[in-house]
Amino acid sequence: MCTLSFMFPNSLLDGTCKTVALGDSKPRYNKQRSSCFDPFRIGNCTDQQQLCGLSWGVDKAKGRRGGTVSNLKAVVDVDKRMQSYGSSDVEGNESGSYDAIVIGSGIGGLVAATQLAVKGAKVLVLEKYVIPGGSSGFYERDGYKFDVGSSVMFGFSDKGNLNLITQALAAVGRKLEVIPDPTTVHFHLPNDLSVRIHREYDDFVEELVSKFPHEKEGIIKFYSECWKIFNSLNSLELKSLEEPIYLFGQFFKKPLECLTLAYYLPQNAGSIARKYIRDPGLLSFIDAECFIVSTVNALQTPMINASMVLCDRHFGGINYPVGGVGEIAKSLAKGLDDHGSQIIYRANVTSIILDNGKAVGVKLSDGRKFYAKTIVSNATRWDTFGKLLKAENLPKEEEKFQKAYVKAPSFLSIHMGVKADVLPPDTDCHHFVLEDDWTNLEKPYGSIFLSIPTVLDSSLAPEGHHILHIFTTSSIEDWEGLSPKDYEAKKEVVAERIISRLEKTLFPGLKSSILFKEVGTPKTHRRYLARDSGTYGPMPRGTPKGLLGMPFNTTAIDGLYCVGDSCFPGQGVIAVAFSGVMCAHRVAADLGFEKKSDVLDSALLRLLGWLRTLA
Ligand SMILES: NC(=O)c1ccc[n+]([C@@H]2O[C@H](COP(=O)([O-])OP(=O)(O)OC[C@H]3O[C@@H](n4cnc5c(N)ncnc54)[C@H](O)[C@@H]3O)[C@@H](O)[C@H]2O)c1
Ligand SMILES: CC(C)=CCC/C(C)=C/C=C/C(C)=C/C=C/C(C)=C/C=C/C=C(C)/C=C/C=C(C)/C=C/C=C(\C)CCC=C(C)C
Repeated sequence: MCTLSFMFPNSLLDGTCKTVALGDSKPRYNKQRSSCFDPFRIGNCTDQQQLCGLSWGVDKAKGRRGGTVSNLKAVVDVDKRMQSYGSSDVEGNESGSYDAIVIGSGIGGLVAATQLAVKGAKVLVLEKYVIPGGSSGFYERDGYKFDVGSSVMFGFSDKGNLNLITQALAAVGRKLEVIPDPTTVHFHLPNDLSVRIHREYDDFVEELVSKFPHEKEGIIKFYSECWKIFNSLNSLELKSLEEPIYLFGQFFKKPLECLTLAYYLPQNAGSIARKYIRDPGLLSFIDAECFIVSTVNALQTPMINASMVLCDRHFGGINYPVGGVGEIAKSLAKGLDDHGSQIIYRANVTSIILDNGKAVGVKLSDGRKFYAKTIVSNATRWDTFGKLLKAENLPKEEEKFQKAYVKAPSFLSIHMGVKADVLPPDTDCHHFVLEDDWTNLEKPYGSIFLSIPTVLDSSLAPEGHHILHIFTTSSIEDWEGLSPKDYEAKKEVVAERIISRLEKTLFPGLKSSILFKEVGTPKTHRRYLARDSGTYGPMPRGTPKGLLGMPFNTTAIDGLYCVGDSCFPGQGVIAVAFSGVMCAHRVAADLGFEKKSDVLDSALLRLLGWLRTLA
């Protein structure tokens, strides 16, 4: 019997529709288990029926009454668990009593929703999945608790203005205990270049200079320029750049800082690095620094975004929440509930309802309809304007966005439980591996990301074990058109290659230490995160003008706003948290919860529209 924790069909895996016996709760670690989840094998588990593990149990238990005792127990447990995240079931509301409906409970959606709720708005969040968090969610298996996505948390310190995750939680009266990470990432790069990004800035610079002594001045100048931008950002109160009273107020209070940011808005990190640095190896290192936060090289990474992450890791540091990344979304969801708003899970929005061109409500796959004064979509812009609204009516602004930005590839993810003694003492939590050829940096399966969160929080795995989350870029096209058998076989082959590379570079004996392994592909991301092609987010088609072309939260559709990584400033948990703050501020102003000026609004929106044409 298997020991799956039933209520979390693996967010990154392929539609696990398995009978599980919850009674068999003792994990077994004495033999390697490699589960292959097969989305095709499951007869009644289609893409429409997104939450297959759960809906399968629910159908059986509630509908056909054919469920086993364990199914029934699982359903009860799921419902209890959902209540503890602040969920409740409501019928559709034809009357439109909500101020805002938020489609999706990723960090972007949750921050927008909670910020609105604390301003007094009545918010309804509709989430397709069974728990909150989207790509910042979690799942449990055999005593291991895995983060669905990244475990590197920026913006989670107790100082400054850029600790947006801490602030979002505090806004709803929540605080999480965090564990400081002494090393953001340990890079293992071509030509045996090994660099640790120490928490202390001086230690990092000293290490980098020791590898490139002839570039000491260039290193100091490049990173100092990043600090200039970071300090400007950190001095502002962060709200909607689409709201003129706030924006002009900031220019009045902090003119120098705002002008600094305006100056860097259209610039990219790679061209600034080239002002100071000549060594191609060092420039490639800066490419890798940018790649891990933008999935593109430094020449395509906006300088403001690069500065934000290259400095925050030393200013507030990287901090990991005790109990895993999923705790952030759980706490926000609970906070939302405490403030009189609500989340409905298993609520798959299939369309946005328009009335005379204005967004007024949403329709769910089960036929329910909900109405509100404003609609906020945390689905990607490709999903929002290609699926929730008719693709053939794509507004001009969205056409422009899609011309300038493409969907970044997705990931192949391997979640593993291993024997602890395979890791050398003092192993760092996060690693980035690109063995011997810089030209592979951006290629599919070229670079390997590895997080071992149990290095920081051992409670995430049974004693004597570690969690490894390995991921590498991969495109959906690579996984389509395969028979179920070939799909499974390919997952095993590709995962085997990646694990072998890690065994060779980092951890001899890794393969034989594996006790648990699950592999997710871009199809898994598409299925469970409801992201078109499983995309990680937008990336520029060519060389962007920094952040100038990124759309903000308002859209061409009256009453419809977007939030998340296909909005300014882009990919990343901290970035989508900022997008949530901006979005809530703009929506609150439009709803009358914040000051607004119609005249200034239209002037600013025109100016911003014009600025985007320059991108
Ligand atoms: N993939 C990763 O490895 C990973 C991990 C952690 C964080 N991140 C970061 O998080 C960012 C994304 O955060 P985000 O807040 O923009 O989005 P998200 O993808 O994390 O969350 C979106 C949420 O909306 C829900 N949703 C989408 N369409 C829906 C619909 N039609 N009906 C109901 N619910 C729907 C999804 O189920 C999901 O929970 C990424 O850019 C990335 O930087 C990524
Ligand atoms: C005219 C106008 C409009 C204006 C004027 C001027 C001004 C005032 C301006 C302003 C601006 C601002 C405020 C801005 C802001 C910005 C921000 C905040 C940004 C942020 C960003 C962030 C980011 C990008 C982040 C990202 C991150 C990420 C992605 C991460 C990731 C991670 C991972 C993947 C992990 C790795 C791992 C390993 C290695 C293992």
